[in-house]
Amino acid sequence: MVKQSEEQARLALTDPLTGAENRRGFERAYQREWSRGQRQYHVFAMVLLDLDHFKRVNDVHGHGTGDRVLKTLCRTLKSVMRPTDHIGRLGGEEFALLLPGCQPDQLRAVVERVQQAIHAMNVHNDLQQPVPMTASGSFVSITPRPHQNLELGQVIDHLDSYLYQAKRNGRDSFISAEQ
Ligand SMILES: Nc1nc2c(ncn2[C@@H]2O[C@H](COP(=O)(O)OP(=O)(O)OP(=O)(O)O)[C@@H](O)[C@H]2O)c(=O)[nH]1
Repeated sequence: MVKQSEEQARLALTDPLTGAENRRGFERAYQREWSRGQRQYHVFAMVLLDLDHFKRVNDVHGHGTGDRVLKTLCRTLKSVMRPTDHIGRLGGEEFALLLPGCQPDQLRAVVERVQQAIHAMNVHNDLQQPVPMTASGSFVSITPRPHQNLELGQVIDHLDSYLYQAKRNGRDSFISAEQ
């Protein structure tokens, strides 16, 4: 009985297609990390990531292939991230990553690893033809301070404007959102 309700609680925080955290689950993870950071001056990093021309994948190869891309993306992200990191699906093909303890000077290398792993994703359409993918995004390092409050929505809005810039610059790039 207890097991069942634990499982129900987990499902309520999970995106059923990809197994990533849904917006609610990711919000919880963010709150937890923010509070921990405030107590311990603990740095963490956030990455916003959006697949490029995903609508075209659905239109050209079908929704089934599009779904496969999303599932493969999450599997791929998990394989290059730490087990303590979080992957949240914020909407269609937009994902956020939360990396506890990721030092600012390591962040660009982590993002490059993510970008390369996306290039190397091995997804095929129903005719077994490869479907190459790229993503655009932005990233920032956060050190919570006592008496400060930074909502997840504010961080996402901030990252979103840089992500938009990456799209406008021609996609397949990640931009630092440090100010
Ligand atoms: N297969 C599949 N498609 C989805 C899902 N959720 C959202 N989408 C599709 O994702 C597409 C997103 O399209 P856009 O927002 O135009 O983005 P885009 O084509 O990636 O263009 P850029 O972001 O500008 O590179 C839409 O066609 C949505 O229908 C899903 O769960 N599965």
